[in-house]
Amino acid sequence: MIRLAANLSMLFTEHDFLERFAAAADAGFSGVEYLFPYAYSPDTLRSALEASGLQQVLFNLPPGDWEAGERGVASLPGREAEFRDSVTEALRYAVALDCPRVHAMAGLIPEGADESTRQAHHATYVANLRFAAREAAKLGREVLIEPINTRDMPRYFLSHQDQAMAVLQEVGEPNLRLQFDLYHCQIMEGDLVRHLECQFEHIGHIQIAGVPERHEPDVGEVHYPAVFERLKELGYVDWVGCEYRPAGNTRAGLAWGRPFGLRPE
Ligand SMILES: O=C(O)[C@@H](O)C(=O)CO
Ligand SMILES: [Mg+2]
Repeated sequence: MIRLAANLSMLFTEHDFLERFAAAADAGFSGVEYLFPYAYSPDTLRSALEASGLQQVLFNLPPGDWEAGERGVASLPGREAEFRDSVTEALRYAVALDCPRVHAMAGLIPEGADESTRQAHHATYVANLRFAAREAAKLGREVLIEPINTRDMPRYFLSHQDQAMAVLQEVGEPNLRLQFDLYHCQIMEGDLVRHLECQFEHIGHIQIAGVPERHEPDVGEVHYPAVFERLKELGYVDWVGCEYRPAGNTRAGLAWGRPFGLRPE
């Protein structure tokens, strides 16, 4: 049986951030993920997890200057020292929050990047990810990479599943795994079930949302019951992150999750 994690960067935004933990637990979630923990101390977040009985299942490395539009630094030539510091900081939180995996965002390529610029990003990405995976392995953690659609995030360096598979293979560290976000894959490539099958052994985390509006998974063009059925047949028993923007009230929109124990009311 899959386990559902509430993405607290998107769900329960009716509440202040620290109150979202209790709201998620009350609605039947057993885990949480969110973009970044760094605005709070590990102690504060650990208290919120303990009080609500939730597991922390994922968060991202520091992404560079998010407010200025940066979306990770893992593939950015010249930012290697910052990347290494971000690995150290993320792993400090991962240990404190007992979180088994962290996501390293790739970053953006320059407008009109030519082939040699792309190759420089690729080489930096591979070297940085190898470093991150080896550091994470010392602490028993995984590092994830996630192809993101270039409509929502133009110029994001990692946008296709094949590209992610090639990077995983080249880095060659067993704890570097795929964050398979079905929303992004549907927008860029479709063919969700075949992608899941082909990449199954490399998947470290799954995220879902309706397409194209990124609302609840029962709104839009993806028939998630079929996807969940195939995941069950494949033997997926790990976390699925609910990373969508509720069309209305978060709790009222949870009817799709009743088979997994979510409580809309
Ligand atoms: O899909 C997403 O947007 C997230 O999983 C993420 O980490 C980057 O925004
Ligand atoms: Mg995602």
